[in-house]
Amino acid sequence: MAGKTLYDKLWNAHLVTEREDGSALIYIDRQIIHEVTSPQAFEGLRMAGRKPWRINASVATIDHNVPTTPFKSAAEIEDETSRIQVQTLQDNTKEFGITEFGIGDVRQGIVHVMAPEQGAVVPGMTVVCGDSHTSTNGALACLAHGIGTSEVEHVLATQTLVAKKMKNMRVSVEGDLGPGVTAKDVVLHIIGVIGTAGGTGYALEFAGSAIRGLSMEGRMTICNMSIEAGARAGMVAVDDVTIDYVKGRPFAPKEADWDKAAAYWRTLVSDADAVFDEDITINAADIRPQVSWGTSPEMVISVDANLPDPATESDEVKRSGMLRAYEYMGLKPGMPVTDIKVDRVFIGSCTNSRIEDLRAAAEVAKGRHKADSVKQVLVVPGSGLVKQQAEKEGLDKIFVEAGFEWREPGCSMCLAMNPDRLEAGEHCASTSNRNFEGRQGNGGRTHLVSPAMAAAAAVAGHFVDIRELGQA
Ligand SMILES: CC(C)[C@H](C(=O)O)[C@@H](O)C(=O)O
Ligand code: SF4
Repeated sequence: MAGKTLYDKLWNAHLVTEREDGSALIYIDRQIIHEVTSPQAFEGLRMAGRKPWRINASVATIDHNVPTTPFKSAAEIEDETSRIQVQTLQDNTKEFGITEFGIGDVRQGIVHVMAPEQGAVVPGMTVVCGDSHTSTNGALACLAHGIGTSEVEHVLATQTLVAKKMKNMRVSVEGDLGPGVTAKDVVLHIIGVIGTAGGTGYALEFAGSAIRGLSMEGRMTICNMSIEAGARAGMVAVDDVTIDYVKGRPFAPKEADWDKAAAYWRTLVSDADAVFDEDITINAADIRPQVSWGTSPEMVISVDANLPDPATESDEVKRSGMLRAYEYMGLKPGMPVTDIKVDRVFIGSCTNSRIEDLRAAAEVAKGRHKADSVKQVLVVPGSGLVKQQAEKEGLDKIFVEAGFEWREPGCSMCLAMNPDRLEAGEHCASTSNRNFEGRQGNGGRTHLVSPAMAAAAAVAGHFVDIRELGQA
């Protein structure tokens, strides 16, 4: 019998029952909750007179709707829907006894930053959240994916989920990453190669020496964008980096439990003879710093290239998509990426708001200043703890001296659900994960990049090849 993939192992360890039609019930170890996709789930529980089946399995925080300027209570949030959602989560978690890192709590932050940071997610878990970027947690060798609001209610009530086994796909990135090439560039490059539907129906495992060479933060950036590659879940096998990251975190196992857990976690790797339904290898040396130019994450290109010509695209659907993207983005085929001017810069989101991301941006910002033509540069830490750490290292001062704004944690300008938005027609160098029309505000034009590339664009006023940036 062929060996098992990491995904097979995680699936088998949580399978409660499976029917002949392939539908199955799996046990869920951890549910993470935010204010946008949980109100109806709690309401459903209330209407049915149910209680959460295992209260300690859930942990909640607020992120999408929160302003990134200081505030002390939900009542201060101007937008009505946002205010109600933040208040409702507070009321629901109180009523049902669920832990929430709420307003003023240093642990509050973007769900996918907060959970690993707290050790609320550890290897081997099944993890769900009413949010598509739950895949981020797969970096810890978890089966982690987004679910819908009715499923949030189902998990609260039963701690199980109706699921169907996905196929296995491995993406190996082999070799050394070049200078200036980060995890974000790796994942954008992968999406450029396999497309936004490339991973549809698969659980992705990211493997290879370049992935093993990444920190946990970098692995999270990669798994975060699995969903942009079409896959609901992405994961990385356990190694020393994983175990070292988890050790000592508040929710992580302690003492004798730790030893037992760590020994089990070490088995969470794909067997050498495991067979993947799809297995692709990417040469790390081929990856250059990336910039998305269009309205889909697969419309991405190296910073030193010129924008692609739709006339050379043989697929008609793709060609018309490109033409529409050019029109929306106000760009012309053939122009150098470095000629694209930016109006605003956003450094944050669950893709790139961890400490390492902020360090990378600060390294570029240090001793430099944003270009006058750039209206705003937002730096938004992923959690209160990331913010605290960054301030301890003096990164906030570097940003402020560079004319960047240092904000409070939240999803911020990743999506237009809070006061941080683009205005129509503005180009934004953004470290987030989605660039569809209107994502960052009506008519806004998003370019997905790494934190260092975003900071460099802020300084120059247009995209620049980070590899060519001299000393400040
Ligand atoms: C609001 C939420 C449901 C949504 C998601 O699921 O991804 C959001 O986080 C996003 O990034 O678009
Ligand atoms: S930071 Fe962006 S992608 Fe991540 S959860 Fe928030 S809105 Fe979604």
